[in-house]
Amino acid sequence: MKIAIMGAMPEEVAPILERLDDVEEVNYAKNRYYKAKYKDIDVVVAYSKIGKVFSTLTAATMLQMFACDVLLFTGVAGAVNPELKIGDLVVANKLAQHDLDITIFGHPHGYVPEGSVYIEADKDLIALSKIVASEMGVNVKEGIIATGDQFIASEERKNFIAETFKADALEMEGASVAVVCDALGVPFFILRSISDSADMDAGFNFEEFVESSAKVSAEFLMKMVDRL
Ligand SMILES: CCCCCCN(CO)Cc1c[nH]c2c(N)ncnc12
Repeated sequence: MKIAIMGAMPEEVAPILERLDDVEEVNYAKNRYYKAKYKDIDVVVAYSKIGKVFSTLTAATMLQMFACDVLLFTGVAGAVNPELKIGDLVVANKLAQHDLDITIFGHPHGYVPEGSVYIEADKDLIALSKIVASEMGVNVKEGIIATGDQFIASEERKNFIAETFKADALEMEGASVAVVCDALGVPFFILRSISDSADMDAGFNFEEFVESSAKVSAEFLMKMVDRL
C-alpha cells in the first residue's frame, strides 16, 4: 500500500513531514514530493500550492508517477454550515466546483457535459474516519465541500454556495483532487479543519487560525493512516 498525503499549503503538510522517516525529496514539475516511511508504511507527501489547477497537477502526479493506491487530503476550510466552528473537522462525502459555470446553456452550476456536479469520496475511508473520531472523542462533520478558485470572504458569495450546493464547507482544492482520483479509480478522502467562516472576517481569521487548524486536520489524518 502506498499512501499519497496531500495538502495545498506548507502549513497543511508541515505537521506530517516532521513525523516521517527516510525522507527522500523528489523535485518534479516545479514541485517537491517527499517519498518517505511513516512507521512501516510507504507514503508520498506534498503540498500542491493553492487552487484547483495546482492541486490537479499534484494529485495526478501522486497517482500516475508515484503510483499511490489511495489519496488523503488534509487542510483547512471556510465554514458554510453555521454549526461549524473554528477547529471543527469536516469530512467530505461529496464535492463540487462552485465556480464552474456554463449555466447560460441551461446546465446546473458546477456541471459541464460528461462531468457531474458532485463527486463522491470513498465510503470506506469515511467510515474509518468515524471510528477514529469516536476513539479520539472528537466530533467530525460529514458533509458537502464546495471548491473554487477564490478565497471566499463575503456573505453574499457564501450564501450563493450554501444555496446552490448545500455546502457545509468551502475551499480551493478538494473537488479538483476528487476529479483526478475518480478518473484514475483511486480511493480518496478529503479532510478539512475550519479556519474561518468565509465572511467579512475570513481573512483575519484565516491568518490567525490556519496553523492551529491545519494541525488539527493533520493529526486526525495521521490517526487514520495508523488504521489503514
Ligand atoms: C494565502 C491565502 C491562502 C488561502 C487558501 C485557503 N484554503 C484553500 O483551500 C482553504 C480555505 C480556508 N478558508 C477559505 C475560504 N474562506 N475560502 C476559500 N478557501 C479557504
